[in-house]
Amino acid sequence: MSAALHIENLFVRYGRTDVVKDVTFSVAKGESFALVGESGSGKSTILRAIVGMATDWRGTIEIDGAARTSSDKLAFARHCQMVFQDPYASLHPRRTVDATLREPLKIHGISAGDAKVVEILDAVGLDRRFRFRFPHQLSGGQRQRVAIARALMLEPQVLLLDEPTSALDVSVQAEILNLLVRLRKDRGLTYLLVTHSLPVVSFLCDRLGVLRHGRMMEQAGVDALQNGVFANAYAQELYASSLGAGDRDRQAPLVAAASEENGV
Ligand SMILES: Nc1ncnc2c1ncn2[C@@H]1O[C@H](COP(=O)(O)OP(=O)(O)OP(=O)(O)O)[C@@H](O)[C@H]1O
Repeated sequence: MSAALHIENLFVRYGRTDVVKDVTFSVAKGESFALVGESGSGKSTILRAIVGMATDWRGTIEIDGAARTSSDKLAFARHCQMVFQDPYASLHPRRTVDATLREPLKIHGISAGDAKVVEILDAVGLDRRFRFRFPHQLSGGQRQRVAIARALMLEPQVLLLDEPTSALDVSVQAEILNLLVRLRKDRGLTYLLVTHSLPVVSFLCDRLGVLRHGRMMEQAGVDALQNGVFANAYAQELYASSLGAGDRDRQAPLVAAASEENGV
């Protein structure tokens, strides 16, 4: 399988400090890969470099074999879109759902037909009556559906998901996880997910990479989470501490609910 996303020897800096150091990994087409690691380890910075929000980077970033340069933000956006943690902050408060969904098309000079907006609303399970509402007239889960819909408008192959469920009420998290599973399957999407929740990784991903202080410590299949066996001592420690913190127990109901709904 060829790589949808290939990152090689990536360094990203803020000011004079490299916060991502020599990171290399690939995500195959249709695969879902998680970046995990303690707070400040550089997970979100990697996503930000990929979409062009962190501009001081060196190394290789390729989508579907095409290398990213600092000047091709627009072309790159057609293939790769990001969904942020907090849909309330990421949606423009004075834009209706309809205007929000049309905006990426407008930016890319694509004439925005009603049919596309309606198709994407249906795809994310958002009733058409919400189309002319503003973000404050939607629930948290509905807002995150809008954010996902916006990311899909340009029909990208790769979605970067930065803690896509952690700002949501627990009861809504399972719904959004189910939606992400379904969209990946229906649209053949590739996911790169940042999360602190190992149960979410188990549910949504095929493989994971463990970051510490900006460096990739280990890459493993999600079976390592089921078996609890990692080659790297830090990865093992992170896994053990997530159990100690009750991560598994706390998240178990949401993942069980999500699993049930998907019949997995
Ligand atoms: N805009 C910025 N300017 C300067 N430093 C930044 C900026 N954004 C992040 N950093 C620093 O870069 C490092 C990596 O941050 P990053 O947000 O990528 O970590 P993370 O692993 O995603 O953390 P978390 O899990 O808490 O979201 C941190 O030390 C952070 O303080």
